[in-house]
Amino acid sequence: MTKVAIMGASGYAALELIKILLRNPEVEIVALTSRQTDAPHINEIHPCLEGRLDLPCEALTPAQISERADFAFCALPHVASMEVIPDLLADGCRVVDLSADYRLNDPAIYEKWYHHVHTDPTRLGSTVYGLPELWAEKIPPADLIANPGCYTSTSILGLAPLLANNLIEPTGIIIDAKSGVSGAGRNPKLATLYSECNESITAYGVGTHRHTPEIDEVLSTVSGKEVQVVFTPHLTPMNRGILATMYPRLTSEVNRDEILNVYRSFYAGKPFVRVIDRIPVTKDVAGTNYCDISVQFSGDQLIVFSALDNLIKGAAGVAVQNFNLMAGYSETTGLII
Ligand SMILES: NC(=O)C1=CN([C@@H]2O[C@H](COP(=O)(O)OP(=O)(O)OC[C@H]3O[C@@H](n4cnc5c(N)ncnc54)[C@H](OP(=O)(O)O)[C@@H]3O)[C@@H](O)[C@H]2O)C=CC1
Ligand SMILES: CC(=O)N[C@@H](CCC(=O)OP(=O)(O)O)C(=O)O
Repeated sequence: MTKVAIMGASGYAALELIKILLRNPEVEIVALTSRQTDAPHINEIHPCLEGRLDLPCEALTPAQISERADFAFCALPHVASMEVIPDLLADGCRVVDLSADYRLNDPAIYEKWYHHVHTDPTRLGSTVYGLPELWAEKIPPADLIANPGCYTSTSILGLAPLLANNLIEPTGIIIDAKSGVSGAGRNPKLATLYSECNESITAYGVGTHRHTPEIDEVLSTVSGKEVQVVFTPHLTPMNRGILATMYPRLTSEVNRDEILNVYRSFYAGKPFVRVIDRIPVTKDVAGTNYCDISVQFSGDQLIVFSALDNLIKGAAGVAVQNFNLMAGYSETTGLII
């Protein structure tokens, strides 16, 4: 049995983690954390878990977590994650961090985009970025995995095959991305009140969204050249799902079938990326760990479409993909949903 703990158990990503991990008979969830001091039962917080998991959500210290668990999923907001992860690792607990705290390479870039000094800077640059479609071989031996952001996974999976094959210019790539409201988490905020976001759509974080440097850094590694994207996220009135519509400039003349073949060969043997002929639809990936990708032309302009479920392939699903690789399970365990 592999014993796992989930931190931030009252959140949306944690609920998806629990549901997926309950599908693996070799995993035992041994600890759930919350800052709530009255240790509510997980069924009180997530009633859909009634009869499926019998655990309280406790305000546990990292030492208490690592006494019980071999692995911890850290489903906390950024900054809160880096406050506990060094202690978990020091106590021998392996960690998948769903927050952004260990994704970037440079503490100065973190500080610029997150407006917070990084308190564990020596781990930046050496922490494995957990996108198994790109770096599966680095994941099994890692003690800490930085799980990617939801918009970033959508965008990176859509653009990586083109950059790896030098088919597009590395700068000026326009990413127009739309997310469901669960992307903002379960903590109440004005912008995500029903009466604010229902029947309405708006861009936000224009030029300032913190996923921009993450997309640039990862795609620069893939490309070997400095990649710069123009990334604009939108909040859309749906519960879950992300669609990224992307406009790169081709470096040479190439037709749609040739491009789709590049994608098929890049993602051959990758169980959770589906290169499809039709335009991706968020409903087709909602509740699954799939990322659907396709391309179209409008005149000479190539347009790439990528869709996934922000809570699954964009968060909990890829986190379990990473955990499966770290713990020696098949990559797809619990994830064919
Ligand atoms: N939602 C999404 O689509 C995605 C989320 N992520 C990332 O995953 C992580 C979890 O996201 P999500 O589940 O949506 O977030 P939620 O806000 O739904 O849940 C996070 C939980 O963490 C706990 N928490 C909040 N603040 C603190 C704090 N300062 N210290 C300790 N615990 C805290 C809260 O539980 P309590 O109040 O009970 O302590 C809260 O329920 C975040 O880092 C997020 O950025 C990544 C990709 C996609
Ligand atoms: C709709 C919405 O608000 N989405 C979130 C992205 C969620 C995510 O992936 O955040 P991390 O990178 O912090 O893990 C946002 O734009 O901030």
